[in-house]
Amino acid sequence: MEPILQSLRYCLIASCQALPDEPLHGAHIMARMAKAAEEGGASAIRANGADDVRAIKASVSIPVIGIIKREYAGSDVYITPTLKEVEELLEAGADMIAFDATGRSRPGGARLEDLIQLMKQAGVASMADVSTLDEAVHAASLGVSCVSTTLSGYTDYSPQLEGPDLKLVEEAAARLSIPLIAEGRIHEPYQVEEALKLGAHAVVVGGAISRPQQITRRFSNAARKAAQSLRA
Ligand SMILES: CC(=O)N[C@H](C=O)[C@@H](O)[C@H](O)[C@H](O)COP(=O)(O)O
Repeated sequence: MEPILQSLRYCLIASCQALPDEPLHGAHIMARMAKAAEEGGASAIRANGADDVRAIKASVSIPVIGIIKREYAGSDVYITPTLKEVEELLEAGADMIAFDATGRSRPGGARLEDLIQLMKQAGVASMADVSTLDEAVHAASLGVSCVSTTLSGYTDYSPQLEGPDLKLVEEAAARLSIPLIAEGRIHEPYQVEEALKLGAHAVVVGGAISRPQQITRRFSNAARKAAQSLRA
C-alpha cells in the first residue's frame, strides 16, 4: 500500500469544492476552507481544479487529492475524464489523483488504463471513483491504489439513495484487497463511524463540511417543517 494511503487509515478526508456557480468559488477561498478542515482534524483534502489544488497545497500540510471536473460533449464522464486533466493535476502537484472509473465511455475515446498508467509512471497514487461493485472490482484489477464509492447514486444504473451507499461500502471493502474509501452523502458523524466499521479504509465528507448552502438548507428545512405544523 502506498504511504499516502497508509497515513489515511481510519481517517477523515475533507472534500473542499465550490463550482463556478457556487458562492464560495475561488482558489483562495477553498484554500481557507481546507485550512479550516485541517484545523478541524481532516487528514487529507479532496479538491477540484489545478488552481484550487495549488492554493490548497500552499496553505495546508496534509495531502491533497486532486480531481478536475470538466464536461465534454457526448460523454457523461466529468471527473478527471481524460489524460489532459491528469497531466494538469500532476503539474499542480496533487498527491493523489481521483477520476471516474465507471464503465461509461470517456470523451475522445480516452481509456481508463491509460489514465492509470500515466499516474503510475508519475509515481502518484490513484483513486478510482466508482458507482457499483463491478466497477470497483474492475478498477482494482487495473492496478489503482484505492477505490472510492463517490459515484454511487450519480450513474443511472446505481441505487439512488438519500444517504450513503453503505451496502456498496461493505461489499466492496470485503471484496477488494486494496483500500476502499467511503464517499458520497455522508452528512453525520455517526455515518463516518458506520462506514469505518463496515470496512472503509477512510471516509470522504464534502458538502456537510464545505458547502454552507447545503448545511443551511438542512436547518432551514427543519424550520419550515416546524413552522408548518406550528401554524396548522
Ligand atoms: C458526484 C460528484 O460529483 N461528487 C464530487 C466528487 O468529488 C463532489 O461534488 C462531492 O462533494 C464529493 O464526492 C463528496 O461527497 P458529498 O459532498 O456528498 O459528501
